[in-house]
Amino acid sequence: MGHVLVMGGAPGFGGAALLACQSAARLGAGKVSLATAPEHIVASLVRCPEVMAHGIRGGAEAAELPNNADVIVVGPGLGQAAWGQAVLQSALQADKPLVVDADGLNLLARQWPDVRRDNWILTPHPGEAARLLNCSVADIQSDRPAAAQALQRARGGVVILKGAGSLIAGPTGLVVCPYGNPGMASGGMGDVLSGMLGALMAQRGDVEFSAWLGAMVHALAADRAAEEAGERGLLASDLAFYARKLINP
Ligand SMILES: NC(=O)C1=CN([C@@H]2O[C@H](COP(=O)(O)OP(=O)(O)OC[C@H]3O[C@@H](n4cnc5c(N)ncnc54)[C@H](OP(=O)(O)O)[C@@H]3O)[C@@H](O)[C@H]2O)[C@@H](O)CC1
Ligand SMILES: Nc1ncnc2c1ncn2[C@@H]1O[C@H](COP(=O)(O)OP(=O)(O)O)[C@@H](O)[C@H]1O
Repeated sequence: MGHVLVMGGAPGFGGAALLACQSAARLGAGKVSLATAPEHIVASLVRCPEVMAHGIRGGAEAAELPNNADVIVVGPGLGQAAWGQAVLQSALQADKPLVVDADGLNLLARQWPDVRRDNWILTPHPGEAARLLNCSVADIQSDRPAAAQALQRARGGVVILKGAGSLIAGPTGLVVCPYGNPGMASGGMGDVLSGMLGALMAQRGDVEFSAWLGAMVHALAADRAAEEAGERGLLASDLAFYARKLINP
């Protein structure tokens, strides 16, 4: 149910956006579209033909796609160059619920310092949170609850401050995710979370509940995967199977 549009995958980072698409599809999004650099289209279709992949050369092409989506996930592999800026601008202009991750957050910090929304989930790791709050990573880590709540107050919506014991800060308060393991420190794990959040928002609508549920399912799926085959060598794409089982009890 629901149509998720993933916007990302600058040259060299195509995998990040595709991981987000696959996890959105596995978490029950009825339709998943991908707006990515044209060079990633063939690989995307081979890997995941269920996803409708659109090659985007620049801002004008990116502007049309958000109209058909229920939720936009922007940031995985976005890069911070002109292409990524134009794509993020299109996502922000559309009046749609958003998940902003990775370079989407870095660009928000750099170029949209005052934008706040109620209908978005921001998913910073400590490095991205430090950029958004204009402080050091040590500052963030020394009081993670305060950092998550400060970011939520400044930017609105819901903030998931990732890491061991991810924190979900929303309008009604702060929740700690008790799941997850060190095997998750591998490339693409955050991209998978952003796709899951997009799918849950497209189905549930409620921003805070989707953030809470997505963070829990993501981390618990990683725990189930690690129980079966160990933490070392855990891949981001391994999570989809376990996450799907968790949401189909
Ligand atoms: N297959 C693909 O296509 C993949 C593509 N990907 C895409 O690549 C893009 C760039 O992502 P990235 O990981 O290269 O840069 P980013 O995370 O901004 O790090 C920059 C600096 O931040 C810091 N930092 C990082 N993590 C931290 C932490 N937990 N806690 C504290 N600090 C932390 C760290 O600083 P350091 O620790 O080195 O001092 C680092 O040097 C992005 O769009 C992403 O989606 C990836 O998802 C992988 C799979
Ligand atoms: N030691 C850990 N315990 C629990 N979760 C972790 C741990 N290390 C990483 N994670 C989780 O893995 C994910 C990593 O995301 P991120 O830092 O954005 O990486 P990437 O950019 O490679 O996708 C986050 O959801 C984070 O909470």
